[in-house]
Amino acid sequence: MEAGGTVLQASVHLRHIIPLDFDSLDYAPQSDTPHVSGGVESEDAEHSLPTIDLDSPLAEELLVRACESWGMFIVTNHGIPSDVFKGVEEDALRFFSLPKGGKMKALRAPGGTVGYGMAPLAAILEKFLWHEGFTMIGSPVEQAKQVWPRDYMRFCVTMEEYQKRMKTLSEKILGLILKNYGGLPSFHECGGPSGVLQLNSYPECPCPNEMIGLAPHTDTSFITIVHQNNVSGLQLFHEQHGWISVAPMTGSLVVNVGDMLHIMSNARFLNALHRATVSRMGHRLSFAYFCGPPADFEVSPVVKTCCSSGPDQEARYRPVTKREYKGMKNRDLNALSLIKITQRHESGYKC
Ligand SMILES: C=C1C[C@]23C[C@@]1(O)CC[C@H]2[C@@]12CCC[C@@](C)(C(=O)O1)[C@H]2[C@@H]3C(=O)O
Ligand SMILES: O=C(O)CCC(=O)C(=O)O
Ligand SMILES: [Fe+2]
Repeated sequence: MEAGGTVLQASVHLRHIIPLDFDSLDYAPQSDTPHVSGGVESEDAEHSLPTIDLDSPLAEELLVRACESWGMFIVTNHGIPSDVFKGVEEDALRFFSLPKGGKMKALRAPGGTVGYGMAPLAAILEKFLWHEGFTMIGSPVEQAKQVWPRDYMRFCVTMEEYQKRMKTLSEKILGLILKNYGGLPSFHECGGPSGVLQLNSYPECPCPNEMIGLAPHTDTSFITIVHQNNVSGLQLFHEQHGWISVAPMTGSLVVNVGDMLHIMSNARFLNALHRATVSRMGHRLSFAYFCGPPADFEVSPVVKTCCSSGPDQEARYRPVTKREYKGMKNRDLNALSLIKITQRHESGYKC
């Protein structure tokens, strides 16, 4: 009985990990949230998403303002040469173009983080995502060896180099955003910020209006840095503008605020609600680098300690570690509501 239960549980988990068979045209499973619903695209608003030159003396001020009013922005002059992106695109495509059986050799284990599979959020949606991903933390050597037993090093070198670049860039951007909060937290004995790289692939879709690549979500990170190939799909939800498209722009990167920075800023910075739509016009690739706190570092709202009281002097969320928060989010995408402080807390969480 117990063994049967375990088998059943494992197959239920695998259903949410194994991506669709994109080449099979026998079926057109609907996604949970077709992209045509839930808002209109605004051409004007697309141009309003702030573009910030990281070399500008105004960068710090503009970054803070963008975090407050958009939760997402575009950065230029980030210092990463275009051939680095070209290299990752080539190797990502080399992987995603393999027959399904080849990719399955790198399948993410149930409950695991790294490897090939549908985005983890699929586990709490009823229907499928038109998405496949490859997640890595540092070297992907274990998975690459399974996929290319004789030629695994090239993929590893490319991905490790990209993560190094993203780590430096994300810490620079986060350091600027948090300057007013005393800079990047030291994370005590927990080590530095944690980095996760997610390669996203959205193959050409025969029925793009029926499917979604990634359903609306916020990221758990402090910040996420996204590179997109030349196929559009990323959309941001903005209270005033609805869903707006964030088209790829050569030489620029998209950065969004995640839940951890939203909590730490006591809701001053918006955690961007975003999604990825799919297209009939080409195979879309995106690379998302999630920069977050170490799993066991307690993130708490930084609240100003001054005599006057008011909404900004009261913590809006209770302290939480990323590990605990992700556990909650695996069951409920709206995990923020579970740590929200609804009543005035007498002692407050002040720093
Ligand atoms: C570090 C991570 C963040 C992420 C879960 C993951 O372990 C790797 C994939 C990430 C991603 C990408 C798509 C949306 C998202 C909600 C998901 O299901 O997988 C995020 C996760 C997150 O930010 O919590
Ligand atoms: O594909 C994209 O542009 C978005 C990817 C994303 O939101 C994610 O990986 O969390
Ligand atoms: Fe995301």
